[in-house]
Amino acid sequence: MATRRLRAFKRWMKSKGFEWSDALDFVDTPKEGIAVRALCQLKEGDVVAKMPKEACLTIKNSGACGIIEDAGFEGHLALAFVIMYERSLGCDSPWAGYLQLLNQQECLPLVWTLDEVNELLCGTELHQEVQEDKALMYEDWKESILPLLDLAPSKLNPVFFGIEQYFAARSLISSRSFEIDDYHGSGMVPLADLFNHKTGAEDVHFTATPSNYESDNDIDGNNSDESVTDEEALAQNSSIDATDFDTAHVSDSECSSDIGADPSMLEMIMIKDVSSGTEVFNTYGLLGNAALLHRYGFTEQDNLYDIVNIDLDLVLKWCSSLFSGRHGRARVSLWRRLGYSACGIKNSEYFEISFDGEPQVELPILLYIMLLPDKAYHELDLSVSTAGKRDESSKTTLLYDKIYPNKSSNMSKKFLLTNQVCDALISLADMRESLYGSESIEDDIEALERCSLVSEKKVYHSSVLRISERKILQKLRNYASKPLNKMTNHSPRRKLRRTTKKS
Ligand SMILES: C[S@@+](CC[C@H](N)C(=O)[O-])C[C@H]1O[C@@H](n2cnc3c(N)ncnc32)[C@H](O)[C@@H]1O
Repeated sequence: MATRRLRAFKRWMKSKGFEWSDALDFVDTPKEGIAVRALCQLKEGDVVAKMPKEACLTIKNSGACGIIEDAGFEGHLALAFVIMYERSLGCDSPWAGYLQLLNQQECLPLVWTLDEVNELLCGTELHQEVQEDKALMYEDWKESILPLLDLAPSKLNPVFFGIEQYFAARSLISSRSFEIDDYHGSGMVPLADLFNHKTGAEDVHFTATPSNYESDNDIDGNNSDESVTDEEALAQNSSIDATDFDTAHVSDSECSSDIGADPSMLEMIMIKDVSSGTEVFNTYGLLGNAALLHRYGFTEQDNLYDIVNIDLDLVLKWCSSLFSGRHGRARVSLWRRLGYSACGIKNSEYFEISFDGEPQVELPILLYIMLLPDKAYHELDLSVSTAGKRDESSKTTLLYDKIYPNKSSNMSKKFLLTNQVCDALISLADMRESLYGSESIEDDIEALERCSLVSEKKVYHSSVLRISERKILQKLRNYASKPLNKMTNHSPRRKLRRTTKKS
């Protein structure tokens, strides 16, 4: 359905030099927002849309560029300022035709109230992360944007630069921005941001050709912004290719005079055939539900990329229920000296449990070491100390000798998964599960069935997230409950990882 806002947007795009294939239908529904459909068959290699870089909403293109440079804003803080600034200009903004198409904000947990975050995300992978995001972004706003309002009250209308407006702009950046090139950095790319996501099954790719401009803020080409978190850097970037001219799709569609692609234009290229009448999807990356909800405000049922994490602190808590605190610390220390580590950074380390309930191998190894009888532990500790500066692999062999005394060549996990290690995994699954509160997974499933995706988006997606995490914990219990002799000797997806360095 071509709504008024879509018609106005199309007029705006025409006036700014956008080109798009007649075969694309932009559909606007009050319940689901905008989606892109194929009006006739689209072929792999078709360039279906071209967007001029100068029409993208970026720091360099915006009239706010001078204020931003004077204030020293960078990264997504600066881009959020751009969005607020252009919004404050109303119809006078060169992007008015684009901005009128966007919702005020995207319904990410970032813009939920703290009460909603605490109630709906309790126990999930997102709970702490969203609390931290909110606090950090509030600090950013208070330290950077608020003082500017006092300095330039005549230029900036505070109504458009408040904390709510800042969070709203950040939610749009998280869910819709693209990395354009070294000169522009990340920005809003009208039209490219109308395609919805499908995990691992995209039809269309966004391509950004290098710019002709020199980056004037970064002569060594390293345009990194320390304030940009991993989260931010990943916002839609995974759906973006820097076009390699040698391999760029050459389209045979009307829109495809693409040989020697124009560096001033961005393109959407079909990467597979799509039949008439179906939706054309982009992909925002191979993301689990926590990441999807965090960055884009939605989840997918049965998402193969889901994981749940078990914090190292929780493992230590479990250990201290059986042994002394000293025992736990000593065993972790030995595990580290053997070259193992968990994911994450110091003081916030965790172990991933994959969609099929399999723990990353460093976890059962740690549990195994925690459960070693004292005599075996002391022998291993002594051998590791004696090995001293020997290389890591020979130290690890010492552990393998303990775990696989007779089968050092067959390092199947089944030798690691002793009854005690399996019991520990089950206890850890129970402890992790208790973080969700007193409602059972069945309660959650019932609540999800009762809830409307349209009118109760927050409840719906947080329930899907909680249920998908709890199902993984169930699978972890099943994994740990299989009798050893029935354990399949499936090759671990992750090999024994000896990570002495963490990213
Ligand atoms: C880049 S925009 C895509 C266009 C958007 N539908 C619109 O109305 O403008 C990204 C947002 O679209 C929605 N979205 C994209 N893919 C989705 C999906 N598979 N399921 C539900 N919502 C999706 C989410 O709200 C997301 O934050």
